[in-house]
Amino acid sequence: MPTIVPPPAEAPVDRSSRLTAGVSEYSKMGYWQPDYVPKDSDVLCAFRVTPQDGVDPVEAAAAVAGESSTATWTVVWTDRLTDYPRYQAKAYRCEPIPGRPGEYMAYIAYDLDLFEEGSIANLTSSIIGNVFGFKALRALRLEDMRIPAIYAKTFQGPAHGIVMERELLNKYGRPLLGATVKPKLGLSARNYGRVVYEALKGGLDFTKDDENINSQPFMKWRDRFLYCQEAIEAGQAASGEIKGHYMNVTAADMESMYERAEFAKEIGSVIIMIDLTVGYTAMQSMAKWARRNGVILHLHRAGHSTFTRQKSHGVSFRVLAKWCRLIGVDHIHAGTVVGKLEGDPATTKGYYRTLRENRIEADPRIGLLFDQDWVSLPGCMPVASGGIHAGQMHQLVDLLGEDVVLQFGGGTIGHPDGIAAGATANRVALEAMILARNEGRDIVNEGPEILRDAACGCGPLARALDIWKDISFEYTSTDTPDVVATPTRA
Ligand SMILES: O=C(COP(=O)(O)O)[C@H](O)[C@H](O)COP(=O)(O)O
Ligand SMILES: [Mg+2]
Repeated sequence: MPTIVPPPAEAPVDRSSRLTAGVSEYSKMGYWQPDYVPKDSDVLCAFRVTPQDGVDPVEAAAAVAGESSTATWTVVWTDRLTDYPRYQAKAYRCEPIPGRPGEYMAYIAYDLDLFEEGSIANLTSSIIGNVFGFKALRALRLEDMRIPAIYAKTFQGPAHGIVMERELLNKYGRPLLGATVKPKLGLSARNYGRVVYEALKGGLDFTKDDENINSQPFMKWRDRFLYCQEAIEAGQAASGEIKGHYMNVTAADMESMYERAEFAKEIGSVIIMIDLTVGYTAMQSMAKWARRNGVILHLHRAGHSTFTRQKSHGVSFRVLAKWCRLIGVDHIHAGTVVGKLEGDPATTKGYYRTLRENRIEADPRIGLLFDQDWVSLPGCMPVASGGIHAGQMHQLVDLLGEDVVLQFGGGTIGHPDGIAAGATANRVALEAMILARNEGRDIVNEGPEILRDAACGCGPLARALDIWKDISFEYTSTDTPDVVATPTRA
């Protein structure tokens, strides 16, 4: 094999500047191009960059572009064996973020050829690969991403999507209702099935395994699935409606996940569930399985807050939501605003829009920094879960709309008159609110009155309103949109 040798130097090299270690060289290597006009096919990213003291923000932006594409810390002569001007990511804009001293929004464009078609593992290994550990930065956060239409088309997208899910369930015109079985851990399979039956019979559409229910000594997965399916069938017979339980097939390896999913399908389950902790590739495999097998796929975003929640470092959930829509899950937890978990109203609105709509315009007021065209990839059903109850129904319908699953775990199973009563309270509250909305009433202001009126004919709702009336979670959000200009529209 011939030996590759470096080409002769074309001109005397200023070694003092080219080989100075550290971040100051990336902009000179071509990773800062303020005149660059992004192409329609480019992947675009907006990064919140917090440089270390003394590091120029433009150099920091260029370093992020470099380390997330082709560069290393010094010039390598092998660049000249490649079409590197094309493969280099280009930081094309870098601006201070108002009200956030020391933080800058850096916009970076990546040529599509840097990414393998249809692979979130590959995309993320570039964009968030090693760059988040870069010493010259104090913190780094991926705030938003524009997935070019041509690249989106290389992904399957949601196995069924919102429209098809409603057709499979034959349920229209209102949010779907669910409940996470509680306590999270410790119930035997038969008792677990009893909870599912009560909740479905009482009026919910779905029940759900919690994120950490897999196959523990107190309840093995096969036993749980069988008792849940028995409960589903009894709940369907009692109500005349299609019902489901998200059977969590999360396991240590793909073989076990496929085995559990196949079994769930074989016994008649319409939906299965996975946790984010299984990883992107496993999620994509399960999305393909779900489409092949006609089973709806629910994703619990277990673990996401470890990297999505802090404003200055990590990956925004709006980006994770985009990845998950490409990956192809049908459901994804996306926040409640009013419940027990993080969720600023404006930021959450941006997530919901990202998941449900087909063409989305940039709107920094809700955290969306780029236009996004999903080119008819099916919509992904957002799931609102975490500390919600019937007394908040007007707020939930107003904030989250119709294409959403509202999940009340404690808010069903904690009802003093029992699980079926908890489910009935939620169903009656929802239907009363949808009716009022359809009649043109102002549900935000009249909501409490609408609920009180509905409770006159529904004892379980009256009890729910009474017991949970003072429960709310008023804390400052950690993740709110920034006042930044809309970047060049795609
Ligand atoms: O168990 C619950 C909710 O239980 P409950 O209804 O009893 O509060 C879910 O795991 C979280 O809501 C997930 O959070 P998120 O949806 O934000 O990912
Ligand atoms: Mg949970």
